[in-house]
Amino acid sequence: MASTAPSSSGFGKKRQKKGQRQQEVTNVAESTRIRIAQVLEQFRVSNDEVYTFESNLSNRDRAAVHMLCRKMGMKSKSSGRGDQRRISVFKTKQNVDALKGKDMLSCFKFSEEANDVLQDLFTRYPPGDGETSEQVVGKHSKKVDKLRRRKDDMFCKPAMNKSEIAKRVESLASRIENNPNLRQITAQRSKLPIASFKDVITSNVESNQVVLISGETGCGKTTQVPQFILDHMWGKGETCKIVCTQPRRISATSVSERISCERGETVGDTVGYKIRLESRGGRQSSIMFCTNGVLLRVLVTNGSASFNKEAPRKMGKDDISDITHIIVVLIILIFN
Ligand SMILES: Nc1ncnc2c1ncn2[C@@H]1O[C@H](COP(=O)(O)OP(=O)(O)OP(=O)(O)O)[C@@H](O)[C@H]1O
Repeated sequence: MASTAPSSSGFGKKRQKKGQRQQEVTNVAESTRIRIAQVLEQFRVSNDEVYTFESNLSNRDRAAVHMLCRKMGMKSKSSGRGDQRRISVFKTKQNVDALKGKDMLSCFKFSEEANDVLQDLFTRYPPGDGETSEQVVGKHSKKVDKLRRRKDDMFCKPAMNKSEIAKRVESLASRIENNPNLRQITAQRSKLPIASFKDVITSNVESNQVVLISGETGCGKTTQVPQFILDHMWGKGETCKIVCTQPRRISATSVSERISCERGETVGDTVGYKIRLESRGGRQSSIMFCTNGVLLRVLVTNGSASFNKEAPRKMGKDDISDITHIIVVLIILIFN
C-alpha cells in the first residue's frame, strides 16, 4: 500500500515527487503518451545527440517525457521559464553503444550462466522441429548447413513492395465483398470482444517493445491480434513477418487454417506454419505459426551460434533478423 504520510527526509521527498510525477503521467492522454514515445524512439535510433521538444508541452507532458526517457535509458532536462520552458533529451553512453551495435539487435545475447543452462537443456532435450537428435548434436556438414539455411527462409520477410501490398489489400476486400460466407465471418469477427481494441493494440505494439494482452477465452487474441498487426502494417504499405507460437503442434496448424479461412485463403499463402516434420508457406507468408520449441531453437542458435560446442551451427542472422513481431502465448491459470 502506498504511504501518503509526509516525510521530512530527502528520500521521502524524492519518493513523494516521483509518486506525483507518476500520477501526472497517468493523467496525460494516451494519444499524447504514444506521440511522445514515438518522438523519443525516433530520436533514440537517430544519430542526433540531443533532442529539444517545442515549448508548447504542458507540465504533465514534460513529466511524461521525463518518465519515458528514464524508461528508455536516456536523460532529460528542462530549462527556461514560463512559456519558454522546454525539455531536452540526451542519449547516454549506453544508448550510443547500443546504437552502434544496432545491427546486432536481433541477436539475443545470453549470460554465461544462461548459456550453460540452455546448453544442458538442449543436450538433454533437443528441440524437436523435424530434425533428429543426431542432426542437432551430431556431426555437422557444410552441405547440411547450406540446405538448412535455404529451408529456414520461412522466418524471412515476404519480399513485397508497396504496390504488391496494396494489391493484396484490395484482393482481400473484394473477396469479402463477393463471398457471402466470408462476409459473414468478417461480420462475426467485428463482433468479437477484442475487435474494439484493434487501434489500442496496434498503437501499443508500435510504441512498445513488449505488450501483454490479456482477455477472456474466445475473445479473439489468437486469431485476431496477428491480423490486426498485419492489416496495420499493410495499411502503412510495409511488409512484415509475424511469428506466433502455440503450445501444441495441432493448435499451430488449426489456428493457421482458421486465419487463412477468415481471409478467404488457403494455408501457406498469407498465413503458414512450421512444426515438427511439416511446414506450409514460407517466405511468402506474413504470419507464421510455430511451436514454442521451433522459435526457441531458432532464437537460441542465432543468438549464440557456438552455444552447443558439440554442434556449432552457423545458421546466419537471416533466420530471425527479418522477424518484425513475435506473439507468444502465455497461459495463466488463476485458482480461487
Ligand atoms: N476453427 C474455428 N472455427 C470456427 N470459429 C472459430 C475457430 N477458431 C476460432 N473461432 C472463433 O473465433 C473466436 C476467437 O477465437 P480465438 O482463438 O482467437 O480466441 P482466444 O481469445 O485466443 O481464446 P483462447 O484464450 O481460448 O486461446 C472464438 O470465439 C470462436 O468463436
